[in-house]
Amino acid sequence: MRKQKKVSESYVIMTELVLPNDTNTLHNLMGGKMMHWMDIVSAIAAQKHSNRIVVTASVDNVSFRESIKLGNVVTLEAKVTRAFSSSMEVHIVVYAEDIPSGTKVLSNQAFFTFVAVDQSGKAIDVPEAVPETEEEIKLYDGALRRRQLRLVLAGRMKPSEANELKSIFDIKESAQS
Ligand SMILES: CCCCCCCCCCCCCCCC(=O)SCCNC(=O)CCNC(=O)[C@H](O)C(C)(C)COP(=O)(O)OP(=O)(O)OC[C@H]1O[C@@H](n2cnc3c(N)ncnc32)[C@H](O)[C@@H]1OP(=O)(O)O
Repeated sequence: MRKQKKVSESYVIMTELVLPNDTNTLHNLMGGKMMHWMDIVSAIAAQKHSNRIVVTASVDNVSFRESIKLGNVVTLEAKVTRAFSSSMEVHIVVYAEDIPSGTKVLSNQAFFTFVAVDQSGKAIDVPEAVPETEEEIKLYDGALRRRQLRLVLAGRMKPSEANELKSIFDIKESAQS
């Protein structure tokens, strides 16, 4: 039987301080720097789940809701939502905190996909991820739909094979023809 691990075992929290070198000319955190931190924190979560070397396979939509200022403390939380064969979807939540004013806001959320590989870079199976909390179960349930969407967009799955997506839009086979 395939090994199982709890989703919570992959949980990682990373804290960064926005320094002058991380900012643009408006003294706001640069998007690329944020994506770098997101890549690192989510790769560590995927590694904790798989105990393997992992590579970033894809990054879903990342939107920047509010700018993050110089001097803010940025907290990134990541955990695996679901594991497939060799790939793992990781959910990342980013908070920006202004310590002097005592404000903390949710800044970004994203899903990254990692693939566990062996020393030669070949994809290798990972344990199943077992969700426990209500939130973990919700993320787990949505993961198949998000996987199909990203595989269709990457040209790795035919839209006609994406059954979970079809069920959302309630596309009937007869209506397609
Ligand atoms: C132990 C604890 C220690 C912790 C402490 C260490 C901390 C240390 C931190 C290090 C933090 C740095 C980590 C940075 C990580 C990089 O930034 S890595 C650099 C950027 N990424 C790359 O270079 C990856 C390049 N791509 C590849 O190598 C190959 O395309 C891949 C991703 C391995 C897939 O290979 P392939 O031959 O196409 O394999 P294939 O069997 O067809 O597919 C394998 C899986 O990939 C999935 N896949 C392929 N393409 C996609 C896609 N576009 N979207 C989604 N899934 C895809 C497939 O669906 C399949 O999933 P499963 O069905 O098996 O679940």
